[in-house]
Amino acid sequence: MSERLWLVVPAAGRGRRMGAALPKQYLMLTGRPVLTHTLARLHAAFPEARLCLCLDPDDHHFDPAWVPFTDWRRVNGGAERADSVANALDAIALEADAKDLVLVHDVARPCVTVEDLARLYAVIAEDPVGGLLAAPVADTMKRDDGAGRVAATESREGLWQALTPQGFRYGLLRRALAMAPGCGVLVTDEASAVETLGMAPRLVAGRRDNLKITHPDDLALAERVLAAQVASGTTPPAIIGPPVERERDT
Ligand SMILES: Nc1ccn([C@@H]2O[C@H](COP(=O)(O)OP(=O)(O)OP(=O)(O)O)[C@@H](O)[C@H]2O)c(=O)n1
Ligand SMILES: C[C@](O)(CO)[C@H](O)COP(=O)(O)O
Repeated sequence: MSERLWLVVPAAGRGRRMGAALPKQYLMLTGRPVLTHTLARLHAAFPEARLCLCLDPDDHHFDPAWVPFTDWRRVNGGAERADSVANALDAIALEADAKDLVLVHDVARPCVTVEDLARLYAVIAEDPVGGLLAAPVADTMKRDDGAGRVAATESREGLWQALTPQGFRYGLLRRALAMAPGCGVLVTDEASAVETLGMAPRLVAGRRDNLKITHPDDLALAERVLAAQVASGTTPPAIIGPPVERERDT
């Protein structure tokens, strides 16, 4: 690869919807913290990449021994996900070139496969805008009336669920994240920031089992996904790895 690859992993969320005692990235999934699964998969796909891990400045659950990358740095997270990602881009400003590729992946998506990661990379490395993993919406969409009843059935034609990673050139993404707040748009992913510049990110069909652990039920679902991926040969057991000891918060 001619340009460098940076991985940004926003992991500064509090997991409010999960409602657990620990932020969800530290909850155990097949005997390992969620964060270790996510980093292991990114490392298996991109062992030479440089990693920026966005963590809450007061995070005392994190253990640096969990990071498999040789070139990595800890960056303070911000108030929102987009602020955490912007902080990471600011932190590497002196090292990154505008043309370098940046892949942003939620720590809360530990089931992403190496195959999807490699496919997304191959597409966005050649794309003038960049893009994201996404899945076509499969269900009928209802809009509620605010009182628990259906106000309308919305067309799902052309609708996709945004997943991560989302990948763009460093210069473009930094500019987009800096400009987006002024556009009055809710920026919940990198693509929506790039869209505010009038650009159309590429949709790259990804696996539906790349779920985001958000609610309590999702943890058990993710365990089943990991087991199914191993059973089907999609993910070698070595990537799942053995259980790890967690000393800092026990
Ligand atoms: N200020 C924030 C908020 C979120 N994230 C990260 O962004 C990803 C997606 O966010 P989400 O699923 O909403 O995670 P939480 O913010 O932890 O969850 P909740 O909204 O339920 O509190 C997660 O990897 C989360 O750690 C972050 O780095 N910085
Ligand atoms: C970026 C994202 O994973 C795309 O689906 C998602 O938007 C992040 O989660 P949030 O709940 O919107 O913060």
